[in-house]
Amino acid sequence: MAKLNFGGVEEEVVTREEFPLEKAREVLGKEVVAVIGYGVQGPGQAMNMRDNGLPVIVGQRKGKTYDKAVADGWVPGETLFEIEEALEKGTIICYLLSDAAQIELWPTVKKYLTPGKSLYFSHGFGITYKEKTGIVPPADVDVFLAAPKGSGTSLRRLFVEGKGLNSSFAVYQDATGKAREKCIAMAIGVGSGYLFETDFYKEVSSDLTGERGTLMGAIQGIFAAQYEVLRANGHSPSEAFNETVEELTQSLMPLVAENGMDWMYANCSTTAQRGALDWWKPFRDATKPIFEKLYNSVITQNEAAISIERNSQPDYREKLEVELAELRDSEMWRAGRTVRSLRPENN
Ligand SMILES: NC(=O)C1=CN([C@@H]2O[C@H](COP(=O)(O)OP(=O)(O)OC[C@H]3O[C@@H](n4cnc5c(N)ncnc54)[C@H](O)[C@@H]3O)[C@@H](O)[C@H]2O)C=CC1
Ligand SMILES: CC(=O)[C@](C)(O)C(=O)O
Ligand SMILES: [Mg+2]
Ligand SMILES: [Mg+2]
Repeated sequence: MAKLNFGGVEEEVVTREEFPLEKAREVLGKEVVAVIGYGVQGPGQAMNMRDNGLPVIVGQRKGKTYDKAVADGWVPGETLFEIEEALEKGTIICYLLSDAAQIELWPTVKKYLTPGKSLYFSHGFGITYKEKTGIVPPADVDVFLAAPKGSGTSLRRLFVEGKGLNSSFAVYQDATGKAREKCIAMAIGVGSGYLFETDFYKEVSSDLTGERGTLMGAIQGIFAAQYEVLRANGHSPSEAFNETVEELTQSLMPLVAENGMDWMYANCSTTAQRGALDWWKPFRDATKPIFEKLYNSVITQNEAAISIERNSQPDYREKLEVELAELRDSEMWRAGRTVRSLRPENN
């Protein structure tokens, strides 16, 4: 592992130079990697592994998603199977159903976890919350995770562009003595950039916090708050949307991604810099108690309980869709649709 300095803290990470694709192919060459589930992570990981020359098959129940797999080039009876058939053929089982669905299918999966096989996750959820999920793997299988830090959609897109998302990896159970090597090979194989090590508990705790926090929950919350204040004070939807969202995604976030926050600030006016430097701390102080509350809700397993309860209902998809539509149909995001349609590249 390469030792690198992250803001003054030394961490050991795995880079693609150190564990090249060739090595991943060597480690996984005699395995059959079975990707179970073809939702968001499933397609990204399976197609990246296929393009990386790894022996991969897909297991998916019949329906719309199965048809999508066919459209993506998976061949029924050769590389695409019903779930149980894929579970039987697979030696590394990639459990990429939704976290709630993993509970339901677990008794089936368990049957096929014969000694020497591996069970792979992309989240620490099922194992960490085993009292709630019932997911307790047999002692004679390897159990590990590689968790891409981003959407499966981005994992695939970046791979196609020759880039890669970073992933964390963790070994929970090493029955064969080869779990770690297989885990890293899988993490490289799915198209990751660099890899940082974690454990199942830390992965799920940080991930649930991040997606509820700055990555998804908090960002929509502060967008909505600012938009509402601008609108209440007579600004048009165009002005409010551009000043809240469009400028951030189109102009400023790419600069943050490129070279950090001070670089983005430095490329804005001194007027903007003065104000932003004055205001970021009050925003931090106002939101920190909410982040503390959130982290607490994660580690007390309250978030897991809610997620399992809500996403195990037979109509969970329809219910999520109603809530997504509420966002989509809000004035801010309807305004956004018009703004996007006016981007020069969309004309
Ligand atoms: N969505 C993402 O990009 C990310 C997901 N993850 C993790 O990856 C894993 C997979 O997540 P997603 O791809 O979002 O899953 P998903 O919600 O897209 O579902 C995956 C598959 O589960 C199947 N499925 C649902 N219920 C089923 C059932 N009862 N029986 C059989 N199949 C069923 C669906 O047909 C679909 O193919 C999870 O552990 C998630 O936390 C990790 C990083 C990002
Ligand atoms: C995309 C990702 O990494 C998330 C937000 O944690 C998830 O989809 O669960
Ligand atoms: Mg997540
Ligand atoms: Mg995540």
